[in-house]
Amino acid sequence: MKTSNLGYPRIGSNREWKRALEAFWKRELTEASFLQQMEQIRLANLQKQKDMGIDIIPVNDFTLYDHMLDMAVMFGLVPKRFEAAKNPISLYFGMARGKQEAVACEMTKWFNTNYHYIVPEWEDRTPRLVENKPLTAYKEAKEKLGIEGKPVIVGPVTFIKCAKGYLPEQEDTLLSQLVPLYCRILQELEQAGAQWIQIDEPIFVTSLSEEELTASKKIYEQFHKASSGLNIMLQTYFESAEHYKEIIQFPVQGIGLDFVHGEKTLDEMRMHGFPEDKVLGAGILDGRNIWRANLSQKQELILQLEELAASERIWIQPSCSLLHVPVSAKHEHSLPQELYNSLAFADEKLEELRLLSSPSQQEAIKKYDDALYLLNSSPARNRTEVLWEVEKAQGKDLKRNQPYMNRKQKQQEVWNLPLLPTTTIGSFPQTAEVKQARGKHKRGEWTKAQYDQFVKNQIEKWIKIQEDIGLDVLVHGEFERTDMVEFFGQKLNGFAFLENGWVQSYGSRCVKPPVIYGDVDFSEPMTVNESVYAQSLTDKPVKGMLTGPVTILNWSFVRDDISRENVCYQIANALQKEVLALESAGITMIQVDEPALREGLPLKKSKWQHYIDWSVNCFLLTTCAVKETTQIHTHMCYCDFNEFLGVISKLDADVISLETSRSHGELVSAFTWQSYEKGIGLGVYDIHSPRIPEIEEMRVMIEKTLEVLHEDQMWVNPDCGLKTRNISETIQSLKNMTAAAALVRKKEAVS
Ligand SMILES: Nc1nc2c(c(=O)[nH]1)N[C@@H](CNc1ccc(C(=O)N[C@@H](CCC(=O)N[C@@H](CCC(=O)N[C@@H](CCC(=O)O)C(=O)O)C(=O)O)C(=O)O)cc1)CN2
Ligand code: MET
Ligand SMILES: [Zn+2]
Repeated sequence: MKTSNLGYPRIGSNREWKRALEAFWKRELTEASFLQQMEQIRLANLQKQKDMGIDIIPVNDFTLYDHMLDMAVMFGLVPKRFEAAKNPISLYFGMARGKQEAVACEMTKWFNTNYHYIVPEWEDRTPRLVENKPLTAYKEAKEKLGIEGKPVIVGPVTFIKCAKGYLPEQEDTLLSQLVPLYCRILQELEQAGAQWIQIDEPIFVTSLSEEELTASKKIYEQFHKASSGLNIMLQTYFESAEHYKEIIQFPVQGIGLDFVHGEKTLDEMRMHGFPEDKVLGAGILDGRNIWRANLSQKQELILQLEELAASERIWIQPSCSLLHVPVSAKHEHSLPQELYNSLAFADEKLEELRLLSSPSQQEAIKKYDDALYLLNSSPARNRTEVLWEVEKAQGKDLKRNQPYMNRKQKQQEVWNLPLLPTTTIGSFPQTAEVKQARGKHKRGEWTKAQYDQFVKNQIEKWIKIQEDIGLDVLVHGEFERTDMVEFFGQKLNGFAFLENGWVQSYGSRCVKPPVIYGDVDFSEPMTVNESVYAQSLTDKPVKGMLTGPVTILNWSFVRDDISRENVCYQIANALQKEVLALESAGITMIQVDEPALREGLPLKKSKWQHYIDWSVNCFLLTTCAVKETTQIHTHMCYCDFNEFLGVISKLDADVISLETSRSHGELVSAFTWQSYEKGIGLGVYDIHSPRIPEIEEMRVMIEKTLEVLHEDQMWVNPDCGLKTRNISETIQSLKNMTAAAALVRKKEAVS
């Protein structure tokens, strides 16, 4: 048996990667020293895996921003609007982050994760091989560290399915253009002496048509013909392979399967066998979560696998790239006692692989199994009063006391909003000053009172700014929050938080997902003070602002001893108390964000309905107990909503804001074939880019939307929160946005 890894976190154990990138963008680092720092991080990551004794080490999993963007650039798929870029680096980051003269490429969720990739755009061009990046990475590891690496690339079927800018009927042509380029990559690797390549095809865990499957097999036959000396590990993850029987017959030398998130994987293998001549990449450790595995159970699993495949042809590995977990648990020093020996981040998972693959490790294995036993018997996990309360709450009729149309009228009487009301999504710039203030409070240099006063000053400043800009519905700005999920985790019971548990979310941006380890319940109001304070400063409505239950669930590391559905109901039950606390404090416009609701949708269609049922119910449990005059808002971003409007409607929120600007036309066209009656704001500008949108382009966007939506259901807002932008970008962009709304309003009033 061998140990293998599918990908290692890029960010470095102290987020060195993030810091280097951001310093470079701010021109505090020259290109040469930036690239040198990146090389150092890349090599250190590889050396670490070598030192940990991993047999098969991935290379080319590292990137300067995103691995899908790397693939697009490698194939010369550069949208025309970026062609003027002066050098390859500014072209690359231009595509990722946008330029004043060109909007950034779209960014979207990588399957069902909180990682976002840059969507390749085809634009009628013929791909070409600009640089064999896997080869460069292979040679670097070999020459500099003596590592015989396994280059990783995204496979052609997944790459095309995750790209845009072509018609469905063009897919075959595009594939036939791409395949020869992949073949060249493989041949050059073979010539350089590479033994293995890992070709990631997570798309194979979703349903493909029979034709697509046949076409996929043909592609792999061509790969085999082109480079018969290079071994291909065809890697699937995040679920069981949908077409197991067919895929194991592909002419490749190894098949990588997910035994953690693919509940059916082992059964499929038992039923259909596993080819004797292939290597089994057995993904047995959870690459998406941070709990130590029950190693004796994993030993049993390995024994079962050895009955189905020869031991020397098994690689044990994480279920997916370790990109989705933090680097190392050894930096955590303030956890509840029962968590200390039960956490496994990337490094600990590699250590688990070593324990499982070497003989006579029973003592260490017992130590960790005992820790898991201790965790499961912790009082925090066994709070019967929480279980009873949640059961009771779930049993109630989860719906608003009046239908939408009645609410709408009554709410308009209360708020008297103008046509096309303008608002923002919640957060304002988390400037260095804001982060430093939190740092001072955390280190004890500032008292709580000093910090609270700082937050109040920020709120006051931004209420004034919003009034000056002329926005109709204001927000307090979320200055008290590190992150929209971490913040609630810190205030609810049942959560633990990490000091250094950073995971990349997109580009240089990282999150520190809280850890849900116990039963969740409400302890005290979490957002009331700030909202009430903000409302006291203005006559305009200020929206209360909280994160919804499904998003808290999906962006946390969740205990795996009870179902996610159960945990979500616990969170929803706790959040309902917050909503009611806001309402009784006089905050009667309340936004409950659910940006991760769509991302949590299972990859397999057969599981959708169940997920939709409970996630919608959890949102309703959180929001439905308010009066008819209380206006519930929600917000979603980073995904394709075209097929999701039915679900969105079931949430029964009075107003929803959706991110759309990077793919505006596509969403707008979705409203031509399905109807949506409630309040809705389609984001009119991209907030991920430092670029300031022009009045005119937003005016056009609003008018386009008016072709498919009714003027008195429409709101005007940016795509998402503004925490990643700086102050002047934010003010200038919002001024332009309100000016654009005013122009359209004027025109509507005349017509
Ligand atoms: N959980 C989550 N997922 C999400 C989103 C989200 O908002 N949250 N949004 C979408 C996009 N993803 C995003 C993810 C992260 C960020 C983001 O801005 N992250 C920040 C970190 C936010 C944070 O927790 N900040 C802390 C820590 C800040 C920090 O780095 N402090 C300084 C120290 C400052 C000092 O003490 O002087 C340091 O460590 O260097 C704080 O504000 O307190 C970043 O990477 O920069 C934005 C969007 C989808 N998924
Ligand atoms: N209210 C949140 C914000 O503005 C919503 C963000 S969704 C990722 O930051
Ligand atoms: Zn958002």
